[in-house]
Amino acid sequence: MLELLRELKDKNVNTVTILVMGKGGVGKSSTVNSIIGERVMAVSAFQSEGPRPVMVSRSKEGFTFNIIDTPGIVEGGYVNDQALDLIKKFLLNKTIDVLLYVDRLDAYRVDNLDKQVVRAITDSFGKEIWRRGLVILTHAQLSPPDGLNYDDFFSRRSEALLKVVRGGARIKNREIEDYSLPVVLVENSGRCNKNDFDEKIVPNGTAWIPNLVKTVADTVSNGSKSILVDKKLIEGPNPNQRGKLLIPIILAIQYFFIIKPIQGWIEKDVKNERKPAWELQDVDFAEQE
Ligand SMILES: Nc1nc2c(ncn2[C@@H]2O[C@H](COP(=O)(O)OP(=O)(O)OP(=O)(O)O)[C@@H](O)[C@H]2O)c(=O)[nH]1
Repeated sequence: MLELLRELKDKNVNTVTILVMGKGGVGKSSTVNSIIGERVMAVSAFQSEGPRPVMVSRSKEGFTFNIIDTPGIVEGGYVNDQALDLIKKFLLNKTIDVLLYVDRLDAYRVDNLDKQVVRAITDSFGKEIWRRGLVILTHAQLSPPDGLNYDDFFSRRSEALLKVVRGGARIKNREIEDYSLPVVLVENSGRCNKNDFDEKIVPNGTAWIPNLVKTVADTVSNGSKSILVDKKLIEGPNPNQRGKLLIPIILAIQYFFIIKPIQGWIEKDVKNERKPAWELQDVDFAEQE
């Protein structure tokens, strides 16, 4: 934290609020504890009980650092809207400077659920939050499978996850540069290797806390705006509803330009149909009777 203070003081920033989000059990609370350097959050291998957000604040020399830990927003394979609402209410009138989107490095697949989580964050706080977003990969101290080297494994996992994040956040290819989304490795375990300066290092040799701090500081000063969570933002129109007005117009176009002409062709076809001989005979018999 002191390092963050020094980095940001140089950039004339005196408050930083970090929001930590992600699926359950990926290491959000552990990462908060590592950053603060104290065990401020309860950590459990099983799903945490009191599913509410918690903000920890520290102030020093006129600089305030806030970090908000949130419960995992996935339950039974779906995004839990209640948990999300609770988070939104908690964040009302707060300003988010940085979003840490947390997942694990040692996961070998991304799926639709990951996309749903990112989409839920995007729909709640707006796409712009991803300009202030960092992807955190915990459990970084691992031996990659299938004879892959560490850097290859890391880049494959990050690329797969970034693809999902960009999809869930609706970041278009031409916008990729505006949403840099740095990926930072984190190892919260007490067994994490250390360097000669007693700093925890990840297998590629990087001291991860200073690296995370630097990335947070760079993100705060990347020219994008912090996100003020006001009523308008969380109660405003859901971007998913945006196309709703177009629905009647599309239906009308379908009716007049597709259904109507098809009906016309069918009627014409029926009129011009050549009847088989036996059917004509039936008609003759009927007339004779
Ligand atoms: N080896 C290792 N274990 C970790 C790491 N981060 C978290 N864990 C462990 O993973 C489990 C879940 O960690 P939490 O920090 O509680 O995860 P969370 O995302 O806050 O969980 P919820 O609050 O339930 O959503 C705990 O047993 C942690 O000790 C890590 O980087 N490495």
